[in-house]
Amino acid sequence: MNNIPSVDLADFLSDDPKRKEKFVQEIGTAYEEIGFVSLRNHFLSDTLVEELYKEIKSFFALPLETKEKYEIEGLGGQRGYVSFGKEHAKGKKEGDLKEFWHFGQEPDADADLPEEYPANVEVTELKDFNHTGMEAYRMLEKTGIYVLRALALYIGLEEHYFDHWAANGNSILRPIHYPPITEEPKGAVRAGAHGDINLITLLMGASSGGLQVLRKDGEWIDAIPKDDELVINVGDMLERHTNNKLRSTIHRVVNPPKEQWNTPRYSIPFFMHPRGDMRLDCLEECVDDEHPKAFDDITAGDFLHQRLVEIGLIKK
Ligand SMILES: O=C(O)CCC(=O)C(=O)O
Ligand SMILES: [Fe+2]
Repeated sequence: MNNIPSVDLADFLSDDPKRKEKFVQEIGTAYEEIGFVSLRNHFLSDTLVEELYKEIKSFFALPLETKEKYEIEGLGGQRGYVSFGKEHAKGKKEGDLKEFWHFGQEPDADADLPEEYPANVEVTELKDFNHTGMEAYRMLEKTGIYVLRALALYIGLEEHYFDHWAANGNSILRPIHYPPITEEPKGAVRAGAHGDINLITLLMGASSGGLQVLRKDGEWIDAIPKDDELVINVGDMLERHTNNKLRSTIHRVVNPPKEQWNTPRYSIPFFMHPRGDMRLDCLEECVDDEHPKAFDDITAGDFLHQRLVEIGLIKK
């Protein structure tokens, strides 16, 4: 893996406090520097990844009329299908060259959320699609909770600080299909340069290259995980909450060279969101004379709404 630090979740889970601390320091410094790591020994098995890719390839291969049945008005693209070209990076007018699906949280009955989440959409044509998606969702969520525990320790908070906010959080699993490119894209790319909205993003290996990360020195570098690794990056919510200590790094998916335009690309990010009532106000642990408070106070729910408008998924 090129230039992105690699960390081992087994260190954090070990009984040896030195190994645990090593993980905390490695991931924390990586997130201060580049905002991305690749992580091995997570909870997602190879078999589950293979099954999920099989299901999502079958879904995107369905006729457009069938997929459009699952594009439901009024959900701000938060569940079900979002058709080609609809989402654009913040501040960009050309739509990204992608279509995608969203699986969302199925909260506990006693979650006591500020707002009910929309229900997941069932694909009736594919009998294993929904349960395979939700199984992967749970494994990514479990992995993410450990990463957040390590980050809580790194910042100087109690280890379980994020647990309550992440449990029943508004996370989404987003299988993406970037179809073959059939005509000159005229300024459009597979995914325009952006920072993710959420706390952290967990990304399993894509079907081909293209993901690039903007390093502090202004250089774009390739981010290609090994088969057994997840790429995990900081999103804007965590950057804000930590007053810019942990960096939400700009990344993009570039179009392949013309000879490979006929190759589709699939990838499956998991956007880990907290509950909508989590406050993202800058943590006092991250504010001092050298680092004055850089953001206004806001809840995760309001911040998400603002950003969904900015990327074209909610009109208003
Ligand atoms: O397709 C990828 O590899 C990453 C996509 C991405 O960055 C996103 O959807 O936020
Ligand atoms: Fe992203």
